Amino acid sequence: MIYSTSVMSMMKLLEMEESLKTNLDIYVQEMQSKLDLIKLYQDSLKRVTLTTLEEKEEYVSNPLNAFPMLRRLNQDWPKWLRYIKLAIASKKIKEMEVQLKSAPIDDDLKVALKGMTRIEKFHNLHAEDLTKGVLMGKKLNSHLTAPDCVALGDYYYNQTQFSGSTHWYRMALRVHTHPRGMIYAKVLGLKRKRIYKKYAKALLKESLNSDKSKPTPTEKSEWNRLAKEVTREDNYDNVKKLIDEYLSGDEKIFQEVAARLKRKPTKLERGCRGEWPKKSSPELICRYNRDTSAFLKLAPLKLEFLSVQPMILLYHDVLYENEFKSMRDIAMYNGSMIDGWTYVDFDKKGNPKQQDRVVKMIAFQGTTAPFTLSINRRMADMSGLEMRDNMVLYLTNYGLGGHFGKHVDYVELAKRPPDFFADFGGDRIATALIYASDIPLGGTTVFTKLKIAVQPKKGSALIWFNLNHAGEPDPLTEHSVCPVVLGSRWIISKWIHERQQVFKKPCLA
Ligand SMILES: O=C(O)CCC(=O)C(=O)O
Ligand SMILES: [Fe+2]
Repeated sequence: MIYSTSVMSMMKLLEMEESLKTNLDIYVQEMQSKLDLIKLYQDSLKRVTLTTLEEKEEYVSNPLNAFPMLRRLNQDWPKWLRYIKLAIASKKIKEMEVQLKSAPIDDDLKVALKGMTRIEKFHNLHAEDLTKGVLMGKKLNSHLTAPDCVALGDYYYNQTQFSGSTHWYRMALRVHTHPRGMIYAKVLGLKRKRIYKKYAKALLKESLNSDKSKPTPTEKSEWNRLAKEVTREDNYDNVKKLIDEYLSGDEKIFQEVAARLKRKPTKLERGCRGEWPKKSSPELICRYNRDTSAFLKLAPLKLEFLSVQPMILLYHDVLYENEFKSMRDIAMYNGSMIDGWTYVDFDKKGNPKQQDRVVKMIAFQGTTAPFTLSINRRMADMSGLEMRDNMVLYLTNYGLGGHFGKHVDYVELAKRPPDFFADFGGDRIATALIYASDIPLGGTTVFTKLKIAVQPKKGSALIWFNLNHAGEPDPLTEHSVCPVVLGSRWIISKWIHERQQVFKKPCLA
């Protein structure tokens, strides 16, 4: 089970930590009352300091001193020792052990780290801002700790992205302060000294090479030799002094250096940052659609044309809150969501290659619930296409920094194995998706070749045609989902297949 691929599954982690906290509270209470008791005993043992032989002799010669002492040593002390050794809240500790059996595994942490670095890179965010709880200029009531920063630094470092790592190690040093630092050092094994060494190594490697993704083996062994040299125990005091001096500068200086070293943003990143100019042309109109079905004559839908060739449509206010809630509740309580990806690439045999796991999704088959029927009908009204033979709807929830890489939704059946999509009835002529949540930051749908960006708005529907009028795949439909920065991205989607459209689109047959 991977939690980080959906916000919904990460809610289980919240439950897990809450019950661990409850058990910890009980443990602390029991430990505190035990400590209070031991302290009472300690108090009862207090006596004047006896230094000289005469003083000691006088004390013991008093039977009201000697007798209780003798009795205590014979009767009480062994019992105290037993009491001290007694485990505290052992039932609670066992419960905590059981709870931790479902804790996120290392792979999950990797997916989460990848998501975090995706958020950072796509939006050119600074480690300092993220540490302080500032996300794309929005101040949140949260922050990162030294172990968080070190985990991110290590992640970059292990991928030889040294300039990514240095900022995180620097932040780790900045937030590794007393008294919390004691926890990191004593329990988590994260002493300041270790961070200084990591930072020194990362700075060295950063200066030797600006972020080659694959250094040559000779380069690598030379770097490692130098890194060992820098972090030698007898060099530590010097290294620490140098780093402290370096760190005494204002944080702005480091951000300026980082800005200078940053590579140019890719086209996709620019789209995700909202830097593409807004499209306008006389064809791109906004109107009420009364045409694509008889039903729309009665209840027209608000429609915006985002592109005419290929056709991309945006509808507004097409989802009822209770429809989404019913679907979400089934996904959460009755169904099971699986890790999902889309076809971004194919291997030589024409089979889809798996991409990063980034979302969790569930399929609603046919008419299992009333909402699938009504949503399908609305999608048919909006697209002017037929859904009858394929009523499947997908509900998808994105995870930490979740995204979808650039891809097209058609599969070019001619290039695939003969039985590919056999059950579906041809290639995906169109894609229909309904945004079921608002996303405060990130999560934009972007058409990478057309430079069209659509910010999800709860209740809007995006529909586009992957195949042109002649039924040929249109590469201009290439699209991607920008990393979600803040929010829980819910999508109801459907791939509409070609073969069932024979009556609606007779020329395709
Ligand atoms: O969620 C989106 O905005 C697009 C999803 C997508 O590309 C797909 O499901 O194929
Ligand atoms: Fe897609």
